[in-house]
Amino acid sequence: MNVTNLEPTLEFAQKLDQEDPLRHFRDEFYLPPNSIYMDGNSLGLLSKRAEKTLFTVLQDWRILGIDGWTKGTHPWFDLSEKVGAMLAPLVGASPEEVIATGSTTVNLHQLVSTFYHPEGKRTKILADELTFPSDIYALQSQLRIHGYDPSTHLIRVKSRDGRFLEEEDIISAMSEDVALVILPTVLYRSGQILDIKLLTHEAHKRGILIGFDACHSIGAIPHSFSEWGVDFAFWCNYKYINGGPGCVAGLYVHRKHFGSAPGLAGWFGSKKDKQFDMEHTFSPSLTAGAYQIGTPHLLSLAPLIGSLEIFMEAGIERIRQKSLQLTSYLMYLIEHELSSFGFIIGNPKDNARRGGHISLEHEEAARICKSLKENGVIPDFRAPNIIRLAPIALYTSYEEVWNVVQILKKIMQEKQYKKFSNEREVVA
Ligand SMILES: Cc1ncc(COP(=O)(O)O)c(C=O)c1O
Ligand SMILES: Nc1c(O)cccc1C(=O)C[C@H](N)C(=O)O
Repeated sequence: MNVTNLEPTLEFAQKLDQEDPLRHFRDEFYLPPNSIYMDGNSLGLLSKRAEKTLFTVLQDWRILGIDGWTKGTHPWFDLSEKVGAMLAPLVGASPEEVIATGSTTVNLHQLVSTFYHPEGKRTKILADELTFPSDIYALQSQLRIHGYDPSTHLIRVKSRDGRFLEEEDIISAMSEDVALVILPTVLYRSGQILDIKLLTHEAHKRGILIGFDACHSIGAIPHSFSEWGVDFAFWCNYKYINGGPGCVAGLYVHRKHFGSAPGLAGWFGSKKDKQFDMEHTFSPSLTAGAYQIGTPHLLSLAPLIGSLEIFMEAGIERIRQKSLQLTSYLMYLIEHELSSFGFIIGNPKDNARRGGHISLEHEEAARICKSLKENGVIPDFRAPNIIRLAPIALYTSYEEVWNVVQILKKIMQEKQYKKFSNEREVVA
């Protein structure tokens, strides 16, 4: 798709769909009826393959009982490692550097417990003021466990405009009293991609470890964590990876850190051949598997097998290319059709800096979202004034993108949103 010669017509959108090499993947998913689903950056859709692998684990439980651990269709005992190996190409790491385990926030606690070692002057943690609140809560609690006051020991780099972060401001804050840096790969409101390679290089130049929250980049953009030297990363698998609500998360640790004692130890972090010796001496795995804690949540892990098969077939490069085409097309239609209604596009326009969603700002955003839902479009709202719209490469069509903008235009022309209060819903 050449973004310089787009057209605002339905026929053009349908032509883009006919030419889309990924269009057949849409049939792999259960699409909510009578809806245009634009919230895959919060919760991805169920695929038929994810459903199948979930049923397979259930069936093995029904038929095999305890033998499912070793004789199942996907033997449960090393399934976390096997799914980790399927995730590895999506983060640019070797299989041993990735494990499917925990949840995003639990994995952050594990990684900070393992890699935050305050010593001498170097006692602070550097984050940013736009990061996801759960990360801040985790970092505050970790500092308290070490006896530090988060108000003095958690540094949050400020944004200049409330949307984006500047790498130079983050680097300037990497002072000699910083022990650890935790940043998003992609900002959850604006969808800005940070320069992971540069920030990692600059942190290491200053003797600082750096980890990334990849919730909004995994499955949406390619990564090269191992090549870039990123120390660790953590992410959820229920967004672009379509692993399902509460799906088991992911964790990456660079091989240079293999052997670092896990801060939160549990028996599933053992070497596989030692775990059932039942010794009180812990023998942690020499791979990322060491950072598992307890028995894997197998029924929340199972859908990932099917989901990740789709990613292996589609390829993250083709997914990224279509995602950029979808968001470029959406921005073009917004600018062409909605320019008189007071919207601001709050995400990066530069392809290299834009993740997988569009961040559309409006003072009536909360109730415009309610009106969109009433018209069958599923966005999400993020305070204070953001409508997030995520066209997903694997299952969103260009015609759907065209229809979303037409629906939004009608909502604004008829002021349909005025029937709602401009407050967010419980789960926005
Ligand atoms: C960027 C980011 N970090 C952390 C979280 C929290 O993840 P979880 O609830 O899976 O721990 C989320 C989503 O909820 C998120 O979007
Ligand atoms: N994790 C979520 C949840 O458990 C319930 C509802 C929404 C979510 C989300 O993922 C929100 C998402 N992290 C966001 O970027 O806003």
